[in-house]
Amino acid sequence: MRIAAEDLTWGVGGRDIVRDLTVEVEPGQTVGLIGPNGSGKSSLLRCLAGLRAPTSGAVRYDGEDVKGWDSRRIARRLAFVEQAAESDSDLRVADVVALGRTPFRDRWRGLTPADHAIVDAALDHLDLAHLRHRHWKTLSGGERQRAHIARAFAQRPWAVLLDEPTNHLDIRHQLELMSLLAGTDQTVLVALHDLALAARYCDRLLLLSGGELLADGPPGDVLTGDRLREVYEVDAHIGRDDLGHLAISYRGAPGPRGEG
Ligand SMILES: Nc1ncnc2c1ncn2[C@@H]1O[C@H](COP(=O)(O)OP(=O)(O)OP(=O)(O)O)[C@@H](O)[C@H]1O
Repeated sequence: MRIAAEDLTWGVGGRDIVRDLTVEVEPGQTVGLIGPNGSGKSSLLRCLAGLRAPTSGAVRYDGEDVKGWDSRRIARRLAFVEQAAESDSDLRVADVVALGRTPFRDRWRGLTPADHAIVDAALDHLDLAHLRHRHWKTLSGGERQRAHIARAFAQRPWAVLLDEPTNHLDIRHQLELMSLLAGTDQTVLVALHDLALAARYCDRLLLLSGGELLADGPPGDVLTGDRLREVYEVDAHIGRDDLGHLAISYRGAPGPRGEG
């Protein structure tokens, strides 16, 4: 599914948080959304997921303006994994993942055998099969994060948006998740702080700064030392490791604000 933002502006209290942003994510692409804290990544994802109505401009799925679509209609097309999506339910892991089937279910009917197969596959993909009977409250932070991602995969969406999905994951699960996202034929837009991970697994990067799209292109073009200095205020050296992946070494940052 193609996701587009067209002259999108969203703001609160008279302040634009995302400004005049036009971008298209092509079907099947894996696109990384990067930018410093407060640059508008989550706000943009929330607009694209239909959780925020743009102040002006439009969000389109395959060319259709999603204005006025209800959450069920959106969830049949697109899954959204929010940052720190908490839940104090006492559901078991498999039940949480099965919530991904809700947009497709008759309210009073249980899961079909096909639903069960989809849930099992999502549990397997996120390395959760051994935890399927565990109560949600007993899970670690990373296990919860993987369960939320599995729920999104159980939606079998045409597109998936993820907000910092690796922040609680150990390195193996980070690599596995990114490789899963890069390998899927769904459209993926993923906000990431780890630039090396973004460079390695994404076809394309969108760099936000102050709510505006500052750069859009292949990772090697977007991530330059000058740009990282300008946007993140860090001194970075960009090279290649022995496998040919972009390698970033940070030489330092200015001291805490207000010092020096
Ligand atoms: N509902 C809101 N009310 C007021 N300000 C908001 C609201 N939502 C977001 N903001 C502000 O908008 C800016 C962008 O926030 P957003 O969460 O989109 O940034 P982000 O790039 O995802 O940041 P991070 O990397 O820290 O997660 C921040 O300054 C934030 O404080």
